[in-house]
Amino acid sequence: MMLKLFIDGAAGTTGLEIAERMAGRDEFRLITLSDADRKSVSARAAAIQDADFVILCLPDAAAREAVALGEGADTRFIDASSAHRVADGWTYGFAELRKGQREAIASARLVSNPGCYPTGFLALVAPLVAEDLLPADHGFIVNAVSGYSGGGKDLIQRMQVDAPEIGFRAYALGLEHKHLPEMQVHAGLSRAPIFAPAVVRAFRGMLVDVPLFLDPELGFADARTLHAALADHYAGEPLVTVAPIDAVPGELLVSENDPATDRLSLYVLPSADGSQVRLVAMLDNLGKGASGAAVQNLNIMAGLDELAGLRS
Ligand SMILES: NC(=O)C1=CN([C@@H]2O[C@H](COP(=O)(O)OP(=O)(O)OC[C@H]3O[C@@H](n4cnc5c(N)ncnc54)[C@H](OP(=O)(O)O)[C@@H]3O)[C@@H](O)[C@H]2O)C=CC1
Ligand SMILES: CC(=O)N[C@@H](CCC(=O)OP(=O)(O)O)C(=O)O
Repeated sequence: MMLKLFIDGAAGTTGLEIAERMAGRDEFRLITLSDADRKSVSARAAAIQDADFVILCLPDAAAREAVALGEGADTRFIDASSAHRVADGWTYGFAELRKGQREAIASARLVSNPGCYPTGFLALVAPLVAEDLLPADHGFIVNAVSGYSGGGKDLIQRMQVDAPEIGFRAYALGLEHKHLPEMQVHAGLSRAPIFAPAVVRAFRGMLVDVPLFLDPELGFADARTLHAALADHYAGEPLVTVAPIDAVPGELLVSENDPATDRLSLYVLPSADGSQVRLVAMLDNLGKGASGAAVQNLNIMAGLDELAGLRS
């Protein structure tokens, strides 16, 4: 049976990359709206009611509206926005994060995609907190850089056209960011991290860097134990790689025209004396950080090959 898929927000950055990954997928028939209709509430409502699956690639308010437009139908949703990431009734769409999560996604009607930065942070920290190898009451600091496509059409326009002189943009300087609740809740932390994100002059790509002092008296395990736990947690996961601890790279690069990838690479980078470590995640904000994750969740929910359409 062919499944009907509607991408609400299909003309946006995340929506377009999802459509690229769905090209040639004959298990699905894409419901499309004309440019004149793509923001029409009645046209969207009809598409949502008709679809088996809807992927929301919209601002938060429009994503909430879309879910309401599906009321009464059996339509299953994957929301790429941050509207439902800690909301009751929604399943967090990060299959690798904990045991049983993949199965929960498979049977859920409402799945929220993780944010791009939280994907990196949670991949590193959540399994280690869950195993009591990092203290849940620690004040984590998260330094991160993102390609500018992370800010959608508006930031792409600014970086490519309006302000091509910008090379590096630190932001969220008021220490507030919509990803903080998600990082805190899904890592099981007693307080929100300090989050210091920035944008660099590259279309896609992302580094999320969590530096730590490894004080055993404060509940921190040593770097080799942290690395072994992450390697064990992600063993057999096709999209997540934990780099060997003894092969520390000299540098990690985000380049202007990196190709798309749906992979997530994790690094445990200890100091020579073992007293400090940097936990670093490298991903594509539009890959495992958005569109790739949405397609992975769709595949899981539809009971199909989880990696179909993904970029390795
Ligand atoms: N870009 C990224 O790396 C990531 C994005 N996300 C999330 O995904 C969502 C989409 O982001 P992104 O693709 O970057 O954003 P874009 O701004 O590139 O795309 C959003 C699209 O939604 C359309 N839109 C806005 N309001 C409505 C509405 N009421 N009805 C129908 N369509 C509407 C916009 O129309 P128009 O073209 O006219 O502006 C645009 O095409 C956001 O919630 C974002 O936070 C999540 C993870 C990563
Ligand atoms: C570079 C940039 O602006 N990034 C966005 C986050 C992109 C993303 O992850 O979208 P969600 O917020 O839906 O998760 C930001 O910091 O707001």
